[in-house]
Amino acid sequence: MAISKDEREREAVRVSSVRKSIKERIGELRHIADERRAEVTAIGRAFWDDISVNADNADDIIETAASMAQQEHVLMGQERSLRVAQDGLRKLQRVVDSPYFARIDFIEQGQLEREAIYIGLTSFIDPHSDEILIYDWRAPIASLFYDYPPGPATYTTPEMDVSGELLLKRQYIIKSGKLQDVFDTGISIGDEMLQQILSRSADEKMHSIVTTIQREQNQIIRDDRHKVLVVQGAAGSGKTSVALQRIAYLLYKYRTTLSADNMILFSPNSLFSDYVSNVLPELGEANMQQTTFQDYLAHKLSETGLAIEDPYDQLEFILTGDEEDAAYEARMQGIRYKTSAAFLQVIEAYGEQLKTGGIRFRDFAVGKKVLISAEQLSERFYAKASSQSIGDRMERLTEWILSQMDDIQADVQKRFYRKMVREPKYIGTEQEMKRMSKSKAHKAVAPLREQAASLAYIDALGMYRDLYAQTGLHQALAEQAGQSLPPAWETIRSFTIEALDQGTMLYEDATPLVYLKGLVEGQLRVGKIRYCVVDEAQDYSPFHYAYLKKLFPRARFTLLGDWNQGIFTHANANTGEYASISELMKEDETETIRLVKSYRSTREIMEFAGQVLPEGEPVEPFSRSGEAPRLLRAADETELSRLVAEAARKRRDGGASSVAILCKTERETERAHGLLLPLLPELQRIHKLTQHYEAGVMILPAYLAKGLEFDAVILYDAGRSVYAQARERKLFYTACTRAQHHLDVCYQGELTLFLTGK
Ligand SMILES: Nc1ncnc2c1ncn2[C@@H]1O[C@H](COP(=O)(O)OP(=O)(O)OP(=O)(O)O)[C@@H](O)[C@H]1O
Repeated sequence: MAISKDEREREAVRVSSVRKSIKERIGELRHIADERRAEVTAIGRAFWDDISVNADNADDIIETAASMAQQEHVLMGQERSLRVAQDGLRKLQRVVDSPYFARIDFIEQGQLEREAIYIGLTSFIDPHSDEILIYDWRAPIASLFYDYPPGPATYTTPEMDVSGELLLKRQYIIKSGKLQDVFDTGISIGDEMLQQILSRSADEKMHSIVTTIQREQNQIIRDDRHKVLVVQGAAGSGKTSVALQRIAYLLYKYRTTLSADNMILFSPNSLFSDYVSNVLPELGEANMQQTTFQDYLAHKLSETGLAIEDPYDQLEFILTGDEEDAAYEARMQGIRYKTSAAFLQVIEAYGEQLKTGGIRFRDFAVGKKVLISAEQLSERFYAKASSQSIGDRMERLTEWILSQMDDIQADVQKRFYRKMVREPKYIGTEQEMKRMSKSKAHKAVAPLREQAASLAYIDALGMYRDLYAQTGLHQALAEQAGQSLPPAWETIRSFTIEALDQGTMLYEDATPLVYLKGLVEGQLRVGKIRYCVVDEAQDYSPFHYAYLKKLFPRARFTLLGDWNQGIFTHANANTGEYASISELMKEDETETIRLVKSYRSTREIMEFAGQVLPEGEPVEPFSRSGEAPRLLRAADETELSRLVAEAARKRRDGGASSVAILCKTERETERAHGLLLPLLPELQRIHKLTQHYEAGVMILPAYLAKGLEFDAVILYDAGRSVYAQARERKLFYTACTRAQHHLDVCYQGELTLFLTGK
């Protein structure tokens, strides 16, 4: 809705005046920061001068200590105030050219005056008048902007609900300190603004969406009632965006008690981590810890020395295998079983059984010399009442081993001392030789202490192997847990043992092993994490969730995923498992929210992709129109490369800044890259270890493009023989939905049945 010329003029004047106040404040803060910095440097320099160090007399020592403590106190105070000034400065510098993006006029029930609330990235109070010139988008009252059209409205503060009437909703585009556009919005937040933002070119980094957060997204961002929040959101519905704005919101709301260190985000790969790395800094917050589940497992299993299979290698196996092959079928059964809740129950039963026997210990040894044998450790461990938890008993055992190390150290020290006395090269007083032999003995025994403290004497890997190698053990545990084993169990058993004996670990074995390790070591928890956010949640198995819950027992979880994009086997096998997530998490306070509106792709692309999954989760495209996806047929491979290269050039020359050629597998990517490179010399190849990509034309397997988006997507070969199995539908769907503006589907021979429907 356009606004009058006078009103626009008034708004432009306000922009200038707020900007002027911010600039003044920046000047003041700069001055304060300079002063504080000078004081900190001066105090630091004078620190030692002002302190009289006299260590001869007890009174002097006390006085010196007191004077040091006082100086330190002053220094810390000045440093704190320097930090506050610098923080304030940074925040204002970031917003000075675009101080706010919205305004709402609200009249509270029972009040006579309407209040104009201006909303921006950070709040700003005029220090002279104390007037709030800008509210932070995360302030309670700002939620009115995202949640309501003009009319009756309510917002929630920590103390109460405040009701009233929303009289106006206005949006601004302010650039370089000048008001460029202003318009009033009605029902939802600026379709107009959203259209503008979404029609922009996708660059290689994701951006914040604060100016156009939609109501249903805001509900997720601000939810802090539920311990587990599950979001099923269509492709491009803003799950990742919402996850990041939510983190910023929580950091603001709980700013005195919560920091970025208390949060962890699990992302699908490092490329994705890089892709989203700008959003929180754009919002003025520090990035939280980001990791991939694979990295987490590798870190936990580092001391086993095993080479853990990469999840993408597992996927490559799944996608390139032959369904008729019995070995392939057995591995698939194995993957499904080992990622299931059934196997989790078996491991839990195993944990119970280990309370009374079966824990494998390793000899505690230096080289070949056994200091404490595995039998001794086992005897000591099981001598304690089985009512005590395994963790508690392990702790006692570690303490005992450490006390044995004290005895060993005393012995080693004596031997060092005797050697020194005997050997003429050591000259010194008796006291000096004692001190030296003590320090040498301490150093010699330190690695042993470390071994004990890191519980290296427990053989978790051996116990995991027992689950497959010990006749009847697995069957008995499964029976006890009321679970049945997969039909190809014998084959699964033998290839699992074979892999372990070769020093490798299949990806599906890694989480169960880490879980078992945690059960016997009693050290599963990572205490400081209070919020755990999992993106692409559909690719995690029930086993993964049980593990995360054990790992972060006190954390609140936000799980965001799309069952339509489940590309790993366990997800394919168990579509729609949200109900079981809450069961696994053992939390009553679980809320599931669905996001059906999709913002990334044009209506034409979403409708095209929708044919691939006729029975999938519902998706409603945001009304943005574009060119219909093109189907480009080639008779053979040479023609296919030519078509793909032509399409890439067309998109690039047409202004697309990111163009992705998506293949099905790494194997296909490698071949296609070789064929395309002479035709497209600028082509970037992206593989699983790539950490960062530049805008331009790139080629990668579709599964690595998860979570990312590109201006234009070209499917390398959507031929009938390439995308043929039912399990590949979701991958194909994921590939199509990476496109923002253009989708070209190239294929050789006949088109995949996913699109022809026959
Ligand atoms: N409220 C919004 N305002 C502006 N842009 C939005 C909004 N919501 C989502 N978008 C944009 O839509 C695109 C898709 O968002 P995002 O990647 O967060 O979706 P997703 O649900 O995680 O997608 P997928 O599951 O397909 O990876 C991004 O470009 C994002 O900036």
